[in-house]
Amino acid sequence: MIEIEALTKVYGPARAPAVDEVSLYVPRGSVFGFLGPNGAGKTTTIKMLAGLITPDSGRVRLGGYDVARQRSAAMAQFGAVLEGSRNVYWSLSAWQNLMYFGRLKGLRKAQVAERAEDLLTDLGLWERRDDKVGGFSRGMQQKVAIAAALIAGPPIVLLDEPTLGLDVEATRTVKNWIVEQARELGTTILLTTHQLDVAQELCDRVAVMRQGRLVADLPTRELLARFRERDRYEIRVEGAAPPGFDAVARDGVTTISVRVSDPIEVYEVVERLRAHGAVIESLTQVQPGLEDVFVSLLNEPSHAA
Ligand SMILES: Nc1ncnc2c1ncn2[C@@H]1O[C@H](COP(=O)(O)OP(=O)(O)OP(=O)(O)O)[C@@H](O)[C@H]1O
Repeated sequence: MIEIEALTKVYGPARAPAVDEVSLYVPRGSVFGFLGPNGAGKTTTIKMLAGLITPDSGRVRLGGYDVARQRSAAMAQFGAVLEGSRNVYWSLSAWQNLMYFGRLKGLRKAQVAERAEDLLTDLGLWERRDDKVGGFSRGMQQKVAIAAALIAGPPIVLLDEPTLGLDVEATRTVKNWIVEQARELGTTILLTTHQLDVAQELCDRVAVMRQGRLVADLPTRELLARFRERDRYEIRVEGAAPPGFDAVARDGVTTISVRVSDPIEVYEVVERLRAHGAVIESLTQVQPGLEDVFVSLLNEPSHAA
């Protein structure tokens, strides 16, 4: 579990805080998405969690250990992939990297070997284990970086843009693997991403940051539901739409877009269409995706969550 209390970081006296009184709670075994536009303060927050930057105020506890006061116990709680493949040795093979990082974390050789085999197999790298990482593709290097960070099986995993630059197949492998770690091993995962479809698919809960502050922190499902009143409906009719309806015609089918605050209004529109003699082919509710929600949140006037 990750507990963050009123965390604040100011990079310079003349600058607005990069992270401004951010508080978050991430329960054990959950996948938590940390979203926000460039410069919102996500990486700064994650680096404070990892003890790489000292906060100006506030505190962080990882697995119950205070990062400032119980540093070594807190550090033993997590593995992090913050700058991807830059954290692994390119002149070593995938296997040698994992052995090195496993030994560094204090594991016995046999323990590291067992865990390395599992990780490399899960991430689809077992066949290439003896090849130098420098000759790997970017996606493969990212996977080795993830495996190296997690070799000791830490209860908390911090991932900055885990699927950035990965192809479809590698993205799927990493996504499945993230969910598996959380569901099967109870690992707590905090990740940042700009890929909102990845966040929507993976995360139990998401927080959205803007200009150093949290503008939302909710279960993903609730965040989507909260914006449901902005749902649109699409009514498809045969032929042309009667006058006065907001419609787009393509290939002989006309789609009428309706925005309502109460679903009952949709049926009133349907009745009006029928009264005009329109033949209705389908009626669909257009659900907002995380991307729509994200854009709405960032366009709302500034306020604390
Ligand atoms: N080392 C630093 N020195 C000074 N300012 C910094 C430093 N690192 C980040 N900042 C500033 O802090 C703010 C937050 O940056 P941060 O990297 O945390 O954002 P981010 O949400 O991770 O962005 P991105 O999505 O682009 O990675 C920005 O205004 C950035 O310019």
